[in-house]
Amino acid sequence: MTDAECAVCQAPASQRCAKCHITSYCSKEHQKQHWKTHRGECSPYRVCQNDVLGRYLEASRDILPGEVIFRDSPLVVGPRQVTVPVCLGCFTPVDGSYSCTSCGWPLCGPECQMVVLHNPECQLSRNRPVKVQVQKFMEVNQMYECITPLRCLWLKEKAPDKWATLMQMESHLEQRINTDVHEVNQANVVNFMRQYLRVLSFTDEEIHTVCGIIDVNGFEIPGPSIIGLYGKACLLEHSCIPNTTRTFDTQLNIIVRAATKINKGEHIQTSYTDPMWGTANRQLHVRTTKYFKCICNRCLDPTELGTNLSSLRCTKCSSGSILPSPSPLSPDAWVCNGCEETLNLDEVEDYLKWTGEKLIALKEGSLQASENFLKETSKKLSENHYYRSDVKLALAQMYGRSGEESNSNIQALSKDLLQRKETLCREVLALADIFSPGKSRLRGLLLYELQASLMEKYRRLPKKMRMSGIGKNLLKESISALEDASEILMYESPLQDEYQLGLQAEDDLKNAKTLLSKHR
Ligand SMILES: C[S@@+](CC[C@H](N)C(=O)[O-])C[C@H]1O[C@@H](n2cnc3c(N)ncnc32)[C@H](O)[C@@H]1O
Repeated sequence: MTDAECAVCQAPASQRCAKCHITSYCSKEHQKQHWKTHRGECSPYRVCQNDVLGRYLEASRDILPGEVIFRDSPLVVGPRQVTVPVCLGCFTPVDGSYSCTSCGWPLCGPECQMVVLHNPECQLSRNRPVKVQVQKFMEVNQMYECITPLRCLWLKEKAPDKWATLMQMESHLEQRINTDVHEVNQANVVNFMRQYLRVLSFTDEEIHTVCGIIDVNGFEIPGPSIIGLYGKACLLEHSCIPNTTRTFDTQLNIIVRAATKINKGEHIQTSYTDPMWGTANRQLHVRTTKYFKCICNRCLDPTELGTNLSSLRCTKCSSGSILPSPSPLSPDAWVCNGCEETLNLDEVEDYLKWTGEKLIALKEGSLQASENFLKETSKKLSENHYYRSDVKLALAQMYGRSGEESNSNIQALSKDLLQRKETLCREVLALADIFSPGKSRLRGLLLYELQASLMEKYRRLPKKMRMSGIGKNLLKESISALEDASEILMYESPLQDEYQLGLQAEDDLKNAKTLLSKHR
């Protein structure tokens, strides 16, 4: 160890806390002396490294569900690569009615011109003889592809510590050379910086490296088109069943919490994909954007842990499931596990493409079209297929919430549709419990919808039955769902709709508890 300082006396330190591997000491005595203070702040993880994962995080003690593992402030935030023109101070879409008086990049108004976030591109665009001119609004604009790379490159001179942290991140530059993404970045980022902005102070390699770092390590922040790079959070490895959940506060800090209990020694993992995607889509995403092959138990099991999330139904024997064979990592053929009926990959892909297009064409908010989609796909897709589960999730959230009078609120739902909402919630929740377990946003949303159905069922019971075991059980299940839902949804930033739902869940919880107290 080199220039670490003792946390007690600031002398050169050669020993580290064995739990977090972060705080340093000059001697055993000072470590012992510091423990009372350090115990409360000793981080629950340590940074480790191996040949497959590179750097990763491991729990240095047991971590409880919901516990904050760390908060991390961004090294860089900027617009996502593919974006419509946005204000470079606050990221809201802009229409060109105001531009920075120094550089010409569009902003939403003079207050955003003062925002320090905008400094890098503002100063680096000033070599141009005339100001930047953005012309295409309301559609994706390639000029914005250079902004987040410029904000990274800016650190080289202005914040060398942050630049050093950035340069430790994985860029996978070697794998990217000669690929489409490299070619696009050469044209839209490297050449654009040189020819249009006249930024000449960085090498091609440096520019391509930061582009790789953004793609491999960037976190998409919910809301308008923002990507963030974080020095600690970038160390989280991928799992198709993550044990953490992440949220962002209003300052764009990332907060990583344990979703499930993480035992000492276990890896701390996030998901780079949506855990509700099927194996082929998850594999494609991590292979093409993060440059590795996931070989977790879920990816290696064609049934996706018995859920059949990616399977087709066999139309020949009608009891079997058609699954990729021999493994989802090399799916040449799909075979029925009941009668060995075989489909070739093209047939499967054609059907999935056709179904995927139907799903995209579903009009948002159309209950009947969504139910028809489920009916039409029930013969060929497994009950839990990811396309079907996606539609079921949307329906579970739509019933009793929007549209025609009979669906405008939960009280207006017919008995059958109220039951339908409950069934849909339970079906998707069973999958979320497996793939997005614990205190995940998905479970929070579903639990909120489930309790809404249960509480409405309770309200519809004749008065006598409400006081019976049936009524009590409905209330108890609602309370348990609301306890989890309110906690999970209030992890979100107050700017998110989920947080508002969390507040509602808190109120509903109080009311449900009051009702239950009348049973005693
Ligand atoms: C965001 S970085 C994670 C930190 C990185 N390991 C480092 O040392 O900086 C993502 C990269 O980590 C590696 N990685 C993460 N999860 C992995 C997994 N489940 N299997 C294999 N490699 C993984 C891949 O190289 C991936 O591109």
